[in-house]
Amino acid sequence: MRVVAALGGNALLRRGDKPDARIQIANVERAAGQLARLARDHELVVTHGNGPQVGVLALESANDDRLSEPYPFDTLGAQTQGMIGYWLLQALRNELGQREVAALVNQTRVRADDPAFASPTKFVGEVYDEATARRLARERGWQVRADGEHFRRVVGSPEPQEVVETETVRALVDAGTVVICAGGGGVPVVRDEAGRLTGVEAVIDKDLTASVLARALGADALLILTDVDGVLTDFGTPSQQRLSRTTPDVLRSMGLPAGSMGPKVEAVSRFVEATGGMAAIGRLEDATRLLTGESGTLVTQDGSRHEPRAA
Ligand SMILES: Nc1ncnc2c1ncn2[C@@H]1O[C@H](COP(=O)(O)OP(=O)(O)O)[C@@H](O)[C@H]1O
Ligand SMILES: NC(=O)OP(=O)(O)O
Repeated sequence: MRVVAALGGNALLRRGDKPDARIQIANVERAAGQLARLARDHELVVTHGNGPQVGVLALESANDDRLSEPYPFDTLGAQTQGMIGYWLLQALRNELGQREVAALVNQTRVRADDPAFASPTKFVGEVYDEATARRLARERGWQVRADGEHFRRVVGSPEPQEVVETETVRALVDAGTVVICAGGGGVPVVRDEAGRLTGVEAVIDKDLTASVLARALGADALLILTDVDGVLTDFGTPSQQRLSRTTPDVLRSMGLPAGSMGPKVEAVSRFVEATGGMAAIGRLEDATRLLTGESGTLVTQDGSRHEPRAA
């Protein structure tokens, strides 16, 4: 099978952890162990989040007195692709031995008139208490929003239209290479009438980009690997329960939050509707079991178990 797996930013840097490289590398090594199990049996493309990491780099850049202005978010996004891509590349090579692995810096085209630029929803960086978040917003011109019981900075997150380097990714996967790409949803760019690309200030949702890429590559399965068991009904209450098998319609009717589970549900729904393939949301630790429906939330057109096409 051809599998596109999206690795959550929180799997690399857990809420409340210090963003030290050492801590993130240990998390990446754990993730690579699970991803390698997928790669041994399947063609694999890995995308990864960058919300916590791009926020750290943005803060560092804003605090650097030598700069006349902070680095823009497209440049910061490319930095996170290099950093996280390098960690994953090394960890996956260490797991997989002779198998070729590549990490790409890549661009994702968005629309310049996307309304998301005016209404930021994408959480970046660390969590703050409300008073600190509001002070930072005043001092630095940030927008902040509640993220569970904490507050975090938010930036615009336009819809991914296409991964600019899709054909490069396809050539590598066709050749048997494990490809790490579309990190942080891809570096956001717009294309002008002459066809030239320019970066824009945004952070794209990596789950939505993974869905766009999975469709373009003709993937059989899209896996969203995160820190919860799957999509939970009555989330956050004592009666919460995992949906084990479901459909795009049921997921969409749940009205899940824009900054977390909402884009995951939209990403899997679009993939399943467009391809008739299967998608799943669940824990990174359960990556291989998500494909068989033994763990997580399996999403198919009719909510039944999906028999993948033979390779
Ligand atoms: N109905 C729900 N079921 C499961 N998780 C939910 C639900 N609603 C919100 N969430 C939140 O979504 C989070 C996963 O989204 P996110 O933090 O963006 O993950 P990642 O960084 O792994 O991509 C969970 O940790 C959980 O707090
Ligand atoms: N860019 C992105 O979607 O990052 P997270 O997964 O960390 O939110």
